[in-house]
Amino acid sequence: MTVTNHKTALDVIKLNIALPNGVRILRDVSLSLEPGEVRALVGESGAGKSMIGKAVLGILPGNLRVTEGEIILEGQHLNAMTPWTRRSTVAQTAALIPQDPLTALNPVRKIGPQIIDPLIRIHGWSADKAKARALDLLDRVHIRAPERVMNSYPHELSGGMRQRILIAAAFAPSPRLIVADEPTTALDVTVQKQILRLIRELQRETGTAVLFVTHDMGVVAKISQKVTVLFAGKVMEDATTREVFTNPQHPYTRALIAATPSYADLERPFSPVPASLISDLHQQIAQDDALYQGGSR
Ligand SMILES: Nc1ncnc2c1ncn2[C@@H]1O[C@H](COP(=O)(O)OP(=O)(O)OP(=O)(O)O)[C@@H](O)[C@H]1O
Repeated sequence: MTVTNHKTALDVIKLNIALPNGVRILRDVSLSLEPGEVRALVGESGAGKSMIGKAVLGILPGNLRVTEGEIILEGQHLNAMTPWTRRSTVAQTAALIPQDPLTALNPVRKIGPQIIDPLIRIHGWSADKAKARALDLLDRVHIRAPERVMNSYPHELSGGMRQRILIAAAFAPSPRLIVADEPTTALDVTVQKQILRLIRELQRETGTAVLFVTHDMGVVAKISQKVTVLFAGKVMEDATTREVFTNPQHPYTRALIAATPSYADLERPFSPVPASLISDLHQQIAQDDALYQGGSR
């Protein structure tokens, strides 16, 4: 089949997000994601990684607003839509694997309806079809006795099981894009590896594009083909994962790599990102901000 109408899964163009006082949280962030591609968003705490995912999904905290920029999901300009159309477009096209599986699940509802109801709502499927899809996905995330798990409450399951369920729930409606927001951070190390492998497996099988938020360069190396390195809401580097590890261009990227412990090579020294570099970057950003004329809309 020839593809005549190539659409990127996601284009973020010069996105700026600010607080009510005008202070920017994201600064001219641009990135794109091809169908079936995994792009890691990496940076230290507070860099704005989660904000990008939240902006795409339309779930920004109420006090933050998009002041400039475009978000284009599968060729659809989200900013041009009414809030209702936007919500339904995002629900049909994208899904979230959240960081904390416990708070993401409703503690007083059984697992089954938490997967099934969104499928009925999003796709208008019958209850039977949605249940069959939920069971299929639970099986694909290697959950044994899926019927019993669907009848359980979240607190009856382990953290790893809950994260598998959220992965199943995210893939169940066949989204074209998944935002995975540090999905392994709340889990212990062995479970982290299994969850990462599972996301990669399902992502490859389904050809879903994934925006993968992480602070861990080790995870970047395992999961992604492209990387956006962020510092204080600004893109420092955008490259293929191979380029980032073999020939990093930005000093901050080099510092992040140097700050990552290598489990394969325990002898290799690692050092924190130097304070002098952080201070230089903050200065550059302050200069950018002083020159910035946007954000008036
Ligand atoms: N509701 C909010 N109001 C004001 N500032 C916020 C709000 N939520 C987040 N921020 C700020 O926005 C910036 C980006 O936050 P974000 O959560 O995207 O960072 P992150 O890179 O995902 O870091 P982390 O790994 O810690 O989650 C941070 O400086 C954070 O303090």
